[in-house]
Amino acid sequence: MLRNLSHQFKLIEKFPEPYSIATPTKKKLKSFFSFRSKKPSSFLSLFIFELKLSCVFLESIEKASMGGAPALFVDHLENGHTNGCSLKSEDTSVQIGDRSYVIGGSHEENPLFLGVQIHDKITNKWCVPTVLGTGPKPCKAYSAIVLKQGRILVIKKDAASDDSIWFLEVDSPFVREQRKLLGKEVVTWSKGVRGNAEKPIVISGPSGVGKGTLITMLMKEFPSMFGFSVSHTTRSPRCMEKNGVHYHFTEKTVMEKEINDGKFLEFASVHGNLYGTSIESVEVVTDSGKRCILDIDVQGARSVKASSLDAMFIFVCPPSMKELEDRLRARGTETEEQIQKRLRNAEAEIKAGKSSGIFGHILYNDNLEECYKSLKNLLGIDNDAPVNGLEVEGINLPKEHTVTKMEDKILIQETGEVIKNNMIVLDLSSINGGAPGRTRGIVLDTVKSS
Ligand SMILES: Nc1nc2c(ncn2[C@@H]2O[C@H](COP(=O)(O)OP(=O)(O)O)[C@@H](O)[C@H]2O)c(=O)[nH]1
Ligand SMILES: Nc1ncnc2c1ncn2[C@@H]1O[C@H](COP(=O)(O)OP(=O)(O)O)[C@@H](O)[C@H]1O
Repeated sequence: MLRNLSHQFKLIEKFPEPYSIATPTKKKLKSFFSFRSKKPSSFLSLFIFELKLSCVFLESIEKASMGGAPALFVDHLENGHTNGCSLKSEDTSVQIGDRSYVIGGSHEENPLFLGVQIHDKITNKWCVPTVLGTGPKPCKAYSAIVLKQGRILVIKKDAASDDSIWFLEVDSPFVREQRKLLGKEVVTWSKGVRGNAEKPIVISGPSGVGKGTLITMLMKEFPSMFGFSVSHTTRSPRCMEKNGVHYHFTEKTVMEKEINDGKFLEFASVHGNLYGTSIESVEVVTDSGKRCILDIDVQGARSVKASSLDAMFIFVCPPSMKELEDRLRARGTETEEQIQKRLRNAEAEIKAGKSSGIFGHILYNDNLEECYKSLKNLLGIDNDAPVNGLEVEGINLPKEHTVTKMEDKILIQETGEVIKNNMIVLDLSSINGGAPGRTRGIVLDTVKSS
């Protein structure tokens, strides 16, 4: 294998002038390939990959020396297609099918986020899509590269390490589903982070079964591992409940508007009140590197199951209806009328929970300690497990750079007055997740010339 690799390096070195200008490049490629050589790969595909890599990389050096970036610029849109849309020279544009996505400035609907505008070649119309989730803050310059599955990789220049890599989803499954639901043009942002995260956990079960108690125990024992998705609700707070901690207590009209604005991952009418999980609630937890827990009803769980959020679904059953009633009464938080309503709904919920095929796991909460132990087993944690949360790793990029794509690899070459010898390779072949939440699984190699 090593012999084969050294043969390939010779081939790369045989490139004629002007490629020979990039002497540090050869060293970088060598160290990159020798790093890669630890992983098995067929000789032919490796050879083709390396050949393409060297060509594309050298091309990027050429572009860097001309001061250009590989992304298209708005100037490239055909004349006369602006239709009154204000575009600036620093805006970046990428083409997907008949549409150009122009990225730059501030978003019309939310000036805190980077702006996105869409130009449709066929209708010659511009539109400002609704942006779902939390987007990146605007900055001076970007590179944008089209990826598979309706995603655009947006790399911010001169940005903080936890704010440099973003994915603009313009036609991902989540975007398609939200577009259908909201009946308007939507896009969504997902921040790119290194490392993987465990799936979010959806916990459902009838009122009074002990969901809240189990979740509180889990978060108390493993505070750095789990985070609670704080739902919105139109019901009144109970005496011990805090706004923003247990729920975001809200007005019906406000919540309905926010649902129409595409701010919610799911929502449902439960026991006569509106409840919903905002996209932001899930993102706040995943941004902190914790595994997100959603306490939602069966309708909400059904919506999440049908959505693009890949989650683990757990249903909690009471030992009997009598015990459920006793617990609800002992909790003392509901009026008699509300208790009766919750008990009536409980029967249908238990039936749906057991038979709908939504829930992969059913727990019986008879003895609390035993049920808690079973929950921990399901989640793959026992008392000996390490309790550290997952690190949310940002990506440090050079202030000035050029970006080149080659298959699933993004090559970021440091530029500036003195051409530096650092190259960063973002490997996107194992990315997973995406909005809502975060795009994870980015592998990063820094290649330095010796
Ligand atoms: N669909 C959905 N259901 C929720 C959400 N938040 C809470 N619920 C459910 O609403 C129901 C009532 O919750 P709550 O008023 O806190 O009463 P409790 O379950 O008796 O403590 C429960 O089944 C919760 O799981 C949400 O964001 N979406
Ligand atoms: N296994 C159990 N045995 C007895 N009481 C329980 C058990 N689990 C929870 N409880 C109690 O039942 C009541 C309802 O639990 P809670 O967690 O509020 O339910 P939920 O969130 O599902 O509505 C609480 O007073 C709680 O202390």
